[in-house]
Amino acid sequence: MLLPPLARAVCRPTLHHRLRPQHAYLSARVFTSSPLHRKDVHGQRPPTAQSAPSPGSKDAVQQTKAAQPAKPPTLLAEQTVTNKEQRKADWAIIKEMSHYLWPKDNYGTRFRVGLSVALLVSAKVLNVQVPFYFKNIVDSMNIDFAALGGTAWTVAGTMIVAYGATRIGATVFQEVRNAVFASVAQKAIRAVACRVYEHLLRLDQSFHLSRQTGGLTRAIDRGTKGISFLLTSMVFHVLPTILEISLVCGILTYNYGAKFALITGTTMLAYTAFTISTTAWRTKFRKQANAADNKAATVAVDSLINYEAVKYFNNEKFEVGRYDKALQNYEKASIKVATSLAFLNSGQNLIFSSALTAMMYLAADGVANGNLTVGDLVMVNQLVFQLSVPLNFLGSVYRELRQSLLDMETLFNLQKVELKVRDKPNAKPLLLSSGELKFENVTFGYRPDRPILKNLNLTIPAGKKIAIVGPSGCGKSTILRLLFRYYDVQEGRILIDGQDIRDVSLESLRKAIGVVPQDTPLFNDTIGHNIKYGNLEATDDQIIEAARRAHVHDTISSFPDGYNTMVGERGMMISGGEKQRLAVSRLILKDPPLLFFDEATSALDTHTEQALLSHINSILKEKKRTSVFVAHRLRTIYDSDMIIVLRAGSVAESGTHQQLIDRAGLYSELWSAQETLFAGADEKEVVEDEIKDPGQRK
Ligand SMILES: Nc1ncnc2c1ncn2[C@@H]1O[C@H](COP(=O)(O)OP(=O)(O)OP(=O)(O)O)[C@@H](O)[C@H]1O
Repeated sequence: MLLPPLARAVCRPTLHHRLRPQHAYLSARVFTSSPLHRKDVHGQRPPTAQSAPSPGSKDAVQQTKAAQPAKPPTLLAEQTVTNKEQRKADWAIIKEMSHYLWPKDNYGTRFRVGLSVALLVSAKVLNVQVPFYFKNIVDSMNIDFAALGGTAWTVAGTMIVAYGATRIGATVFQEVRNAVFASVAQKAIRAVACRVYEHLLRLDQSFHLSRQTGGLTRAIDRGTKGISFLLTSMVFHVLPTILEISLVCGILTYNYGAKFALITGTTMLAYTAFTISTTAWRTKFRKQANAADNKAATVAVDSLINYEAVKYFNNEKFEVGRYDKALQNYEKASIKVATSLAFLNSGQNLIFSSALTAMMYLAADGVANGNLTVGDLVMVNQLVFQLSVPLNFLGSVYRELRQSLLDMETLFNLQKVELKVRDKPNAKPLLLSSGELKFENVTFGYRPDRPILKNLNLTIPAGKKIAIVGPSGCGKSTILRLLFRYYDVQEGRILIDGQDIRDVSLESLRKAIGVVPQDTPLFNDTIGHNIKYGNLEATDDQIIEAARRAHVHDTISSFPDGYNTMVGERGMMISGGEKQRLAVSRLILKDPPLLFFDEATSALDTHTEQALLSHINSILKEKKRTSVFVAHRLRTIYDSDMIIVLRAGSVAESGTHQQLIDRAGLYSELWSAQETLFAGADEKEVVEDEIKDPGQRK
């Protein structure tokens, strides 16, 4: 079942689920949420700031590190280290998050946290009064009403009012506390989500190419939700729960003696030990369920993004099969989560109910002996039940806390992914003078075992139009990627106006380079927005002017919504040629000194292509820009000042069109082959005339 994030949010009744992170991007592509997962994690009521769980309720989230099955001694030693590391990682997260609770220089947040704690203590103190009032009411009712002519009101009126007022007061304090604290958690979620998002955007192309969008966004989604829970539980659960248990134990012991104290203490110990050990054992099932859930999300997102391919090949059944397989794994893991939860719940209930029965017996015995009143029996019952609430909190908070830490660890690990391409310390901005580009002995491969560029030497003179041609896969686009520093060279260096691009700041380098890539990346927004992306400061008039220069204004104007036309996901709602011209418009708006056109006009008809290229040529000439055209169709670049022919990662030949034709090498072969295929005799003559007399060039 596919649910959008909002719908999923609605399915989650607890505070930490209500506190949705403000990260539309992060959630935007999260499509899957299997019903099993939602039910398991959210169908229950884990104790949160807003919802105290009923004694029997349990969330189904597993937190602790997976308990390992019996292992040989060597592996056990390894496991100890891993657990230690895990604890260290957990503490690091808790420490980091505590800064959000008590931030320096943010007195507003500190005030809110302080007020929340004050409200919490008040609510707890009021809560503990309730059983006392109850006892007094019961004891004062133990009279002969008819003989005394009393009514319930005259006998226990004040107590009843106090009982009601205390209950109402405790609830009001609790709800106000939640409202006051909400913005603390939300602010932390926003800050962390933005930091992760910023880091993701800065990560190298290699990370983005290998990422699995569905799984990634799922992990981020879960991690940011964990933040809210962690913060809430740090303030409202862990310490206050210990406080409440101590209070109730103290009252029982003080009022009713050592036997009650012994039962209470033993119950605490047994309950805690059982919960922690069982939770540790269950964690591996939760981890398996998470992994399967990520996988299902990845599969679904991948096939939904590529739905065209699915349709072209009628592979809907195959995709559903893949999705179902991922869900099957999720189902298996979730069943284990559910059954182990049933075991945990039963064990906890057994321990608790045994204690309750023993205490009730002792209290009843006390009443029979005349040592205790009926009110005392009621009070013991109430107090023990009251104890069940924090006890239950302790178990489920522990479980959910472990889960939150697990999810947040994944999130924080994303932030730790190293940037392979980064600024050197104190990198200076690129100083452009003329715009000469130089590749000196450059060797590069995406993988070490497959070099793409081999000892490449080439110089692109300033202010000239250069073309790079060569067989498919020979490394033409790779040259551009290296220049843009998507990757760093393995050997040699790349210079712009004599400066090694690794020594200058990435921002200044990328600002100086404009690219029209092979596939135009468009946002699912309007045409106007997509053009404006080249220069976010551009006015509407500048956008229209750029579109005019890219020969796309008339086309856009003919659309019913004009510049407000939505382009659809990845620009699927406009044609390939329109997309390419939008990319050129963007570049015109950016107006960088170095320009790259990677098959920038391949989707255009010959007529539009020629018109656009002549316009680009005039801009290049007028502004004396250095430009590089990567092209397969040689007729689009024959007029370049220099043509570089690449073969197997090295320069095979270079020169002007005429020089290369005269040389009768690879270029000449390619030219002849293409001209025979594509150009009519007349057109060929025109082209050759133009080459002989470049003055004719528009
Ligand atoms: N991210 C990557 N990881 C691994 N290999 C890659 C990656 N990108 C490209 N390659 C490989 O590097 C080689 C050169 O790719 P490149 O895109 O530079 O070729 P090209 O000459 O521009 O090809 P075309 O003319 O078909 O666009 C190709 O064999 C390609 O498969």
